[in-house]
Amino acid sequence: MNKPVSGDFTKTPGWLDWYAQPSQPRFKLPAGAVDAHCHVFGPGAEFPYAPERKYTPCDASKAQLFALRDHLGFDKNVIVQATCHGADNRALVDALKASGGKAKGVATVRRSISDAEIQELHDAGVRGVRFNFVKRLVDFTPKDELLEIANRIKAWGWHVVIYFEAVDLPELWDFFTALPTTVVVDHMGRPDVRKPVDGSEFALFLDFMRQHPNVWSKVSCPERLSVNGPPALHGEQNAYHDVVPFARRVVELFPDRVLWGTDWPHPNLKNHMPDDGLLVDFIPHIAPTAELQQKLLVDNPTRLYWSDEK
Ligand SMILES: O=C(O)/C=C(\CC(=O)C(=O)O)C(=O)O
Repeated sequence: MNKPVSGDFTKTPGWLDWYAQPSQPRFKLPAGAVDAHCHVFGPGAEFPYAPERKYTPCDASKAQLFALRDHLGFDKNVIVQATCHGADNRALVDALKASGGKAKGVATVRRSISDAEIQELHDAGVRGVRFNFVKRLVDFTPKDELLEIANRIKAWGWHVVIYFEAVDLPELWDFFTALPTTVVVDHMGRPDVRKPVDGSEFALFLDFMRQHPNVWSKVSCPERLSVNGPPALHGEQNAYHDVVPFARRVVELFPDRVLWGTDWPHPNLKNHMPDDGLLVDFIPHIAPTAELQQKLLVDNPTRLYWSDEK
């Protein structure tokens, strides 16, 4: 893979570039495996970062993403619009079109989007919109605007991806449960893994999934959630072990409603950049059987993103 560059933009100070020489995973992904959460950034010279962005990343192009996909042994990608591109989905659409059907997308849209523009995104491979509630990443969008968008995109069979912090779930519960589509939670709602897996905060998240069969979860981003697990570097085969009980609980309770993704190129990490090959080796710790792995990596993402092509 090529080395990361910063393009025409100045990266946020302290920015960590994606890992340029990922190892070959020891875990062999099942045929048809989908990396269901990853991003493309720019390149900024071609697809400028949004003026309202809260961070400026290093470029992470579609070619670099597809090279990583092939290196790790994934078959397909779900590319999620990152906040550094705002609601300008051009880099995402460009990557989807170049993927030859091997990538679907999750876009960010505003209420001003026309039906024709939604149809264009759909034709490119977009199958969802993302609502982000993480305060360091976005300014607040009124809930009535989001609900209006959700009600419109439902007609295309799309779903809503939500990103929030665990402490904010009680306040957001009524809004989330009013959404009329399948709802996919990013990174298990970012649990605080210093708290017990059987504690009240994570119990609320599990109740959210239990009570609402339209809610799915990505069991991704141990590198973001871990507090004292060793990082996925230098051949470490037991990385982020403090996250394992949380992700494994979700996989075992809701095996038909979980997704996994690398989160490449890992925006906003502060203390290390994981080796993506070792991140793949994390998967069997949270989905220990071949049956769970098949659902997590193949059956669930294929059903959610590629069902209209079967
Ligand atoms: O990549 C992720 O899922 C997480 C992000 C970045 C992000 O979501 C975005 O910029 O849209 C984060 O926690 O900083």
